[in-house]
Amino acid sequence: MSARILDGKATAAAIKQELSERVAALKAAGHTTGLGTILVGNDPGSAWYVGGKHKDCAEVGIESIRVDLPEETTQDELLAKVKELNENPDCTGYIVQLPLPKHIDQDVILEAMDPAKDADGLHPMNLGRLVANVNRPMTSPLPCTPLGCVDLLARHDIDLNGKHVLVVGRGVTIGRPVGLLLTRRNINATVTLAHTGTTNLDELLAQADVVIAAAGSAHMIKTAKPGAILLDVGVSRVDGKVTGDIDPALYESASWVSPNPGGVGPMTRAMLLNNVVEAAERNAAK
Ligand SMILES: Nc1nc2c(c(=O)[nH]1)N[C@@H](CN(C=O)c1ccc(C(=O)N[C@@H](CCC(=O)O)C(=O)O)cc1)CN2
Repeated sequence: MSARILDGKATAAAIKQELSERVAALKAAGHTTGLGTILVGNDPGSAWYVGGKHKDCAEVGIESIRVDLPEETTQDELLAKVKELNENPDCTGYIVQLPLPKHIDQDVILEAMDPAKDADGLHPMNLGRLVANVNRPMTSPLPCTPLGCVDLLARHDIDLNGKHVLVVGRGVTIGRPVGLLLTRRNINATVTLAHTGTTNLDELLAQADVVIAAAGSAHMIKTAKPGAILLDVGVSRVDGKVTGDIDPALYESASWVSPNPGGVGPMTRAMLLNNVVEAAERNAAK
């Protein structure tokens, strides 16, 4: 048996097509949609991701505002830029590219953002809303990679109701929020959150129907239940190449696989655009 591929690239392209129609409708009604990005420092990976976000905006008709700052930018200088975007009416939503240089406290920066403009869904108020709201449709932005995982599965008609999902990784962008999303009543999965301190990982992997690997440790997942659905969202660079958390040898016995690269990454980009368009639609409805 060989797994079917959850094709993030093709799915993201379809989502972008849908979003361009919504952006055009907003424009026709006199509303601009604009994404801002703040990049601090010279990390080539981060610069590539930010470049991709602006390319995506151009494709779907979203205006974009790019703020690139040097590595030695102080926390106060960065806070001033955050304030500028909070107050800029052309900016519907924005992101601060992570990770930030070590001398800057990420939590302080995320908290200073206007929650209504938080296109990444990482402001503590938006994460708190995800914690608090189990039943109703969400009306605040959700973190892009978790949303990308859920949407990728839904668009391949994979029902998670009653499934046991093992999340490996406890980071704020993926591991922690994805479990909250998956246990909402409309999805109804049962979630176990494992991490690098978990001592019985192979035992948990042997039981899981779905594995979402987001630990950022190259090929650390070496076993899975036959027929499992595997989503690889971990990113490491080995010899300069993007490498996921899941050993590709497992693809043979899985039912569905979202590889890395080519799986959830393009969905993360599409969900960012989705968050900006939803924010613009909320503004237009006011
Ligand atoms: N503010 C944020 N910072 C970071 C986030 C985030 O969601 N918000 N996530 C990651 C980086 N990221 C987006 O910012 C991101 C990562 C990967 C991809 C992607 O499309 N990956 C490709 C492979 C790319 C490659 O070859 O390097 C794929 O999976 O096919 C998009 C966005 C950390 N920072």
